[in-house]
Amino acid sequence: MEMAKVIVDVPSKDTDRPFDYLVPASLRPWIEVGSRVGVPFGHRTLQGFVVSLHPRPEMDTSKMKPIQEVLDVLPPLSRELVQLGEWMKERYACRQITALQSMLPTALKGKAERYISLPERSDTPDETEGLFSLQPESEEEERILGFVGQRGEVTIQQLSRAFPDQADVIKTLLARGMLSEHQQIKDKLQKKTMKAVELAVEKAAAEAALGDFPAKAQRQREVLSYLLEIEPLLPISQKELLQTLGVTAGTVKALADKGLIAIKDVEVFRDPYRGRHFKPSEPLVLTEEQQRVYDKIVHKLDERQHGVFLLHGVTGSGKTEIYLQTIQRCLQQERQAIVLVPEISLTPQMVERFKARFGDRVAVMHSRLSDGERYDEWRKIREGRASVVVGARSAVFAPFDRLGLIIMDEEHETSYKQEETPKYHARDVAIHRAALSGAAVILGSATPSLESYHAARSQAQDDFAPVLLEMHSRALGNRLPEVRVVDMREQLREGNRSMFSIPLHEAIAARLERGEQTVLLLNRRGYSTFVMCRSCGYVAGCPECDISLTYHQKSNNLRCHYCGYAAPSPDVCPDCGSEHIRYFGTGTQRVEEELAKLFPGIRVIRMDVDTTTEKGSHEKLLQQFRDKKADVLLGTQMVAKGLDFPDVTLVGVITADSALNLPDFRAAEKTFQLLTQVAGRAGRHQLPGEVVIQSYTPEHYSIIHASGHDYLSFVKDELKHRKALHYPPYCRLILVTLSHEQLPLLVRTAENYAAMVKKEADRRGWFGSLDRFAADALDILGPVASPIPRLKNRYRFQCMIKWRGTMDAVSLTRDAAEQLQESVRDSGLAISIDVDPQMLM
Ligand SMILES: Nc1ncnc2c1ncn2[C@@H]1O[C@H](COP(=O)(O)OP(=O)(O)OP(=O)(O)O)[C@@H](O)[C@H]1O
Ligand SMILES: [Zn+2]
Ligand SMILES: [Zn+2]
Repeated sequence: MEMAKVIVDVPSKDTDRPFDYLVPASLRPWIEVGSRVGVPFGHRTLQGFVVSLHPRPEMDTSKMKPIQEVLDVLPPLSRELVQLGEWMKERYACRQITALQSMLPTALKGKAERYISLPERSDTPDETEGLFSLQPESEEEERILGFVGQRGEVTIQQLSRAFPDQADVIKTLLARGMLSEHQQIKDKLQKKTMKAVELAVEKAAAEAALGDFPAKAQRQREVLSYLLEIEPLLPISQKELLQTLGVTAGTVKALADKGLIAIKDVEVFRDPYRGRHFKPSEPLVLTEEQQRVYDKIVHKLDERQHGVFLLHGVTGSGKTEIYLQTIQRCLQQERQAIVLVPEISLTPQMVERFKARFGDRVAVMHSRLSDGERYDEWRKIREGRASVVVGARSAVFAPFDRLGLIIMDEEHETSYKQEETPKYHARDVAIHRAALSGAAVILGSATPSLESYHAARSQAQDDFAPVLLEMHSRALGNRLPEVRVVDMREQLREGNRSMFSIPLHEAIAARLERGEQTVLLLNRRGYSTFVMCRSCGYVAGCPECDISLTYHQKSNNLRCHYCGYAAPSPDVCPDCGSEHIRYFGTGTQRVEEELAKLFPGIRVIRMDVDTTTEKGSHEKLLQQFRDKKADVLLGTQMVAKGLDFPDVTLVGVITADSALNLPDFRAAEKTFQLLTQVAGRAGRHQLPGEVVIQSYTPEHYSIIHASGHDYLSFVKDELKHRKALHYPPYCRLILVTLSHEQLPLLVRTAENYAAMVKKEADRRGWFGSLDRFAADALDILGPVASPIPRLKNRYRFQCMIKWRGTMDAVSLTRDAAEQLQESVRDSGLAISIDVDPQMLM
C-alpha cells in the first residue's frame, strides 16, 4: 500500500512536520500532492495537506492509520505551491501549515464535524447477519434508528433536538454499535447552487408527450412546450422559469414526477463584476522605448526560462501597456499570468484595463470581496476558466498550473509585505514561485525600492537579481510636470500662518478659473508623532541612530525606537530658541474646512480612511471626480497612486516632510516615492501639469530630487546613508518581538534572548561588527521597548538583528526563540519573528 506524508492543520511546534498515513486503495486515484484530506489524529479528525506520496514504505506500517477522506476533486494546491510552502517555512520562520493555509481562500478552512449514522453495512455475509441480529429493543430505540436511517446522517445537535430526553437511549445504541459516530471535515463555505430545469427525455419523446396532457394539466403542457422552444439554452434556472411563465413550483414538480424533465442543483458563480461591460481594447502601437523593453521580456518568455526584470519607467511612461502585451504573449503560449497591484490602487480603472483586453479570462482578487466571491474567483482560476488574475498581495498564490509570467506593479509598495503570520513579502515569493515554474517576473515602478534597484545595479551573480529595464519618457510624448518647492518657514516669517502657502493658493485659484482639476495630498503618515520647530524646521532626532524621536504623550518625553535613547520633550527649539515647537500633524478634515474658507463654493471630494470604509466608496469617489463633479480631490496616500485623469493639471502637497520624520530608516525613500508618484498625476494628457510641494525642509535631498524627477541622484544619496549606517540593502534585518503580561519577566527573557543569539552567533564565528569587511557578520540591537510598548494588556520588547552574508540567520533566531520558549515554560510568552521587516514603528 502507498503512503502519504501529510501536514496537519495544527499550527504548533510539535506538529510542524509531515505525518505518515496509508493511502487506501479506494482513495488512491483521488490523492495527489497538494490534496486536502481528512486524517485521524489522536482522537480527532483533522484537515491536512498531502506533501508527498511514497510507493512502498520501508518501515513497519502496522501502526500507521489510513487517510479517512479526500476533500476536493481537484487538489487545491499544486506540487509547486507545496514546494513554495516549504521554502516559506524556512525563509520566514513560520509553520508550514500556516504558509499553506495562507495560499487558500478562507472558505476552504475546513473544520471537523461529528455525525451519527447507522453502521455501514459490510459486504461479507457473516457480518451482515451479525448486524441484522441486532434488533431494537424498545419503541424509542426504533424511533431513533428510523430517524437516523431516514436522513442518512445527522449531527448530534439535530439528534438531541429531536429526542431531548433520550440521551441515555442514544448512548446505549452507540455502545451496542447500532449507531456509529464519525467525523468529517466540512468547509466553512459551500458552493452556491440553484435549482435548474432541463429535459429528462429525448426531444422527440418530449414532443410526443405534448399531445397526452389532459385538459386540467394545461399549465404543465405550457411549461414543457416552452422548454422545447428554448431547448438549446437548457438548463434554465427554475426561478426564472416560474417568473417567465407565471406557474408554480408544483407544476414543474409534476412534470419531473412524470419523468419528462429533471430538476437539479447547478453551481452558480458569484461574480463581483457581473453585468458590467468592458469596452474591448486593442494593443497600442508601442513607442520605441516600450518596444525595446517588450522585446527583452518576450525573449525571456519565449525561452520559457525563469528571469526577473526590474522595469523602471517614469510616471506615464506606459508600463501598463507593457504588462498587457507581455501577458498577451504569455497567453498565446497557453500559459497563465498573475498581476499584483497594491490593494489601494486596485481600482475599477485598473481592473478595467485588464478586463478590456482579456475579457472573461480575467479573475480579480482583493480584500473587499466577500468570502464567497473570493472563493468563486479562486475556483475560476483553479478550474482553468481564468488565465489572468489581477489581485493584491495574496494573488501571488493563485492556483495556476502553467504559470508563465508574474507582474508586480508599484513594486516598491510596502503593502506587499504581509504584517500577520506568515510575514511574507510578495516580491520574494513571486520570484521564488516563478523560479519553480520557469516563469518570468516583471517588477515595475517609477520609483523602485532601493533593494530591487541595488540588486539590479550590482549585477549580483545569482538568478534572482533583476535585469534593469528603463523608460525615461512619457508614452504620450508630454513632459513631466514642473515642480515648485515652497519653503513653509519663509511663509511663516512673512506672516502667513495658513496651511496653504501663497503659491499653492494662487495655483488652486487659477485652476478654479479655468475649470481644471486639482489633486491635494495630505501625508498623514506620522501624524502627531514627532516634534518639529515651525520656525527653523528642526526635528528632534536620536544622536545614535539618525532617525527622529517619537513623542510619547503619557510620559511627555521623546524616545528612540531603535536603541532606547530617551530625552524630555523640549519647550523651546534647541536650535533657534523659538517657541513654535510642537508635535506635528494636520487632518484632512481641517484642510477641507480651510479650503471652504479660502475658496467659497469650492467642490471638494475628501478621500481618507473615514470616507472610504464602505464597500465601493473608494470607486464611487473617484468616478465622481472623473465626471468632474468636484474641483479638488483631497486625500491621503490613496490619491497618489495609479490615477490617470486628463483634466488634473495641479498637484499640491500640503506637508511633504511629515513622513520624513518617522522613526524608520526608509523615511526618506518613502517620502521620495510618494512625492514622485503624486507629482506624476499632473498633466498626463494634453494639458501641461504643475506641482507645488510645501515643505519645512526644502533642502532635504528627498525633496530636492523629487522636485527634479531625479530618481538616480536620490538613489545615490540614499545609498550613501544606508551604507554608512548599515541598513538594507547593505545588510538584512530580522525583527524579533517578545511579549508577556508581566514586565519584569519579559525584560529578563528578552535579555536572555539577545544573549542566546549573541552566544550562538559567536560560536559559529558570525558575531561581529558590520563595520568590518567580513563577508559574514551579525549584530543584535536591543532589547528595547517596542514602538507600541503595550498591546492588549501585554508588554512588548524587541530585538533588531542586522546581518549580512551567506549564513542562515533566520534559523538561528528561530532556534533561539524555540529554545527560550522551552526554558521559560510559560505559555504566556509570545515571540514573533519578522524577517525583512517593513513596518518598524
Ligand atoms: N504605445 C502607446 N501609444 C499611445 N498611448 C499610450 C501608449 N502606451 C501608453 N499610452 C497611454 O499613456 C498613458 C500613461 O500610461 P500608463 O498609465 O500605462 O503609464 P504608467 O507607466 O503605468 O504610469 P504610472 O506609473 O504613473 O501609473 C495612458 O493614458 C496610456 O493609455
Ligand atoms: Zn537611537
Ligand atoms: Zn527652531
